[in-house]
Amino acid sequence: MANTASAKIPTTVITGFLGAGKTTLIRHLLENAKGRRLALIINEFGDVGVDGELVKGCNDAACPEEDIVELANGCICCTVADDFLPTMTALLDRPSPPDHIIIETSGLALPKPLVKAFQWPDIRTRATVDGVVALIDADAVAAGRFATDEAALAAARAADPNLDHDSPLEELFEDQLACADMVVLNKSDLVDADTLAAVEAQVDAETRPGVKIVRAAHGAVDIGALLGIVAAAEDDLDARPSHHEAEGEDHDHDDFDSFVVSGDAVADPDTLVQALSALIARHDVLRVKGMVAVAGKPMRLVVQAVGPRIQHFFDRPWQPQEARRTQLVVIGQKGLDRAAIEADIQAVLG
Ligand SMILES: Nc1nc2c(ncn2[C@@H]2O[C@H](COP(=O)(O)OP(=O)(O)OP(=O)(O)O)[C@@H](O)[C@H]2O)c(=O)[nH]1
Repeated sequence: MANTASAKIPTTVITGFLGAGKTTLIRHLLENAKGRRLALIINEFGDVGVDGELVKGCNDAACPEEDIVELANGCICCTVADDFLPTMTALLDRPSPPDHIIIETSGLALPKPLVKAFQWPDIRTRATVDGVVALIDADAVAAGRFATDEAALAAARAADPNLDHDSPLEELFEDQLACADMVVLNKSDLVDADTLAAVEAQVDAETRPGVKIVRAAHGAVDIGALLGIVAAAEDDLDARPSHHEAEGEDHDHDDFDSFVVSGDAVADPDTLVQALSALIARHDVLRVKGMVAVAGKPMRLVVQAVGPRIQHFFDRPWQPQEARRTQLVVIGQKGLDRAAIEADIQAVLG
């Protein structure tokens, strides 16, 4: 039976800057789904589907692999018509659609163009945006990563008096918060109580009135708090201001660069981590993530770096049909020295 307007499928949009903890929160949701059947649409910036890999097999009852759709053709907010709409329609057309749809946007995505897609006739009668949830990395905010470097801005304005830009990171931070129905202040374990309170005040100043801020570590938020906000965000887009309004759906992430470094196995994970740590500091890399083959090890190594913080762990054995190769996605602001970064990483790969 077709869904009626009164039975629209609720959809939650998870936004938040690179590495804020979106995938971690979704894993937590799947592991604590309390009987709900969820479908996931995962969008990543970068050509390797790391996030999808990390959630697959996480809870097959709540979200079997066929209910996880990866959109890797660029940022979801720029490919709404080509990628998102057909994907969403296909999900809604299924004989037994899910109870709730979760969309993980890429860390560089603007949520508003995506929410706007829910106004399309074919979608709006069958699905609604239950809520936009913005994840915030409390540690990164405390480190000032989303603040405009006032000295640099003043120097740039002196050179070009017409310049009127905040930093690209600050604009994304503000746009993601301005569109949110709920904010998860994540990574609370990495900062002390006073710092967390200061970050919360900073975040509160960027949200719309009445938006709830929930503190969390490792994305551990109760599913009952996250889902069921009933915001119908597609109906009040005008209340959600954006720096990128003029660019609309065509804004193209000119401010950021991303590439993949591929190679053979690494002899020793610690050597790789040391090399990454050095190059992240030297080149101001925002994010590194991927899968690494380690010589002589049957397990796959996951490597995650968010700014200077690097995590690595073995997640599962390589499957017989998988090529044991290292693939790392590197993301930074425009102007990354790709050749130098690639050379540094290749130097520790076999
Ligand atoms: N200490 C700490 N680490 C966290 C927390 N949440 C996530 N992380 C770590 O932060 C890194 C990035 O987490 P992800 O969940 O992959 O972040 P993401 O927002 O999905 O990243 P992108 O999709 O690349 O934007 C991983 O190493 C996580 O283990 C937290 O609350 N505390």
